Formats: sequence, structure tokens, C-alpha cells
Amino acid sequence: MKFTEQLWQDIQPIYDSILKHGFVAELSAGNLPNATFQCYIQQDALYLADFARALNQLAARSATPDDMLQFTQFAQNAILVERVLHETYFALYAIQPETVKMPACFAYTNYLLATTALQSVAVGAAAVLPCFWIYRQVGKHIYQQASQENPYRAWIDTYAGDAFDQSVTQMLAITDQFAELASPSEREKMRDAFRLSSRLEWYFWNDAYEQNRWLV
Ligand SMILES: Cc1ncc(C[n+]2csc(CCO)c2C)c(N)n1
Repeated sequence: MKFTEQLWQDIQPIYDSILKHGFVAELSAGNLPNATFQCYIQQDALYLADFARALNQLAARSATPDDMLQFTQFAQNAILVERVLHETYFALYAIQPETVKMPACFAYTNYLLATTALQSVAVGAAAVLPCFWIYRQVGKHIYQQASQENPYRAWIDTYAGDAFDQSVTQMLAITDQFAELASPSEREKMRDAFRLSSRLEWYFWNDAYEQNRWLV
């Protein structure tokens, strides 16, 4: 079994919870309240800036030019591809940019920045992988069910599309390569990192859905 297949097995219950979550279910049905989606997009803009930084840290710390190229390309795409999507919705709903991260966004971005700076590149790669992989699986899942009239169609099409599919496949291949070279204890750290980021994906959607705020 490939290492990444094992990673997915580990998070199957988390992934099931994501699919069952009200945010994903309502996004798929097209009846997610607009205010909830707007809040998500605002937070996601903050997330993406740090996600690109995390990928650039992996690029800077890569041992081979090929890995460096991959991570810088992922970082560029995180900004370019997602910016198109965000600009569409920022303009459509006249969304104002937000500057304050909600708890999940704060936890997730700081976790990614710390992990990609301080842990090995292999562990850092495992930490950024759920962002790619879970979105592909969720995108494809929703795509099968969503109608053409779904107001969140641009979001769904981005993540269910071929261009994104290819980048996820590349990210999976890189992670499997790192795992082959890693010691058993480092592979354990990779599994932990993958699981933690997967959890934080659930929390990210949940914060927008619950309009979670800092209580103190
Ligand atoms: C919380 C959160 N997690 C994952 C993504 C998806 N995503 C963000 S950047 C990137 C890589 C290149 O496009 C991907 C797949 C998101 N938007 N928001």
C-alpha cells in the first residue's frame, strides 16, 4: 500500500465528518446562506496568503531543484488560481476584506507556518497535503450532486477541475517520495501532521458555518 493510501485511511472518519458537515452539505445543495459563504471567503483569503508562504518555505528548504520548482509552482498557483476564484465572489457579493483571523484560520495558518519552518520538509509536505487532497475529494463529491444553477458553481468547478486534479496528483507523488526516504519515526510524524491538518480543515468550515468568534 502506498504511504498516501495509508494517510487517507487514517483520516477516513474525519473526511466522513467533513462530507456530513452542514457547510459542505448546504454548499452542495446550493442553499448555504450567503453570509456564511462570505465569511468563509474572507477567512480563506487570509488563509491563502499564509498557505503560499508555507509552500515557499518548503521551496526554500528543498534539497533538490525539482522539489524547489514544484513547491514554488504550488505557491504561485495558490495565489493565482485561487485569486481568480476569490475575486469572482468578492465582486459578486461586494465582500469586504477581513483582517482578523477566526480561531480555526488562526490555528491552521500558524500550524502550517510553524511546521513548514521547523519540521523536516517531508513533515511539512504532509501538513500541506490535506489542503490539496481534501479539496479535490470534496470538490468531486459535490460536483456529482450540484446543479448548474448552484450559486457556488465557480467554487465547485475549480476544485473538481482537471488542472487542480493534476496538481493534487503531483503533490501526492512528492509525498510518497519523501515517505520512501523517511525513517519510521519521521513517517509517524508525517501521519500526525496529515491528520492534524485534516482536522483543521473541518474546523475551518465549522468556524464559518457557526460564525465562530473569539469569546474573550
Ligand atoms: C481552508 C482551505 N483549505 C484548502 C483550500 C484549497 N487550496 C488552497 S491553496 C491550494 C493549492 C493551490 O491552488 C488549495 C488546493 C482552501 N482554499 N482553503
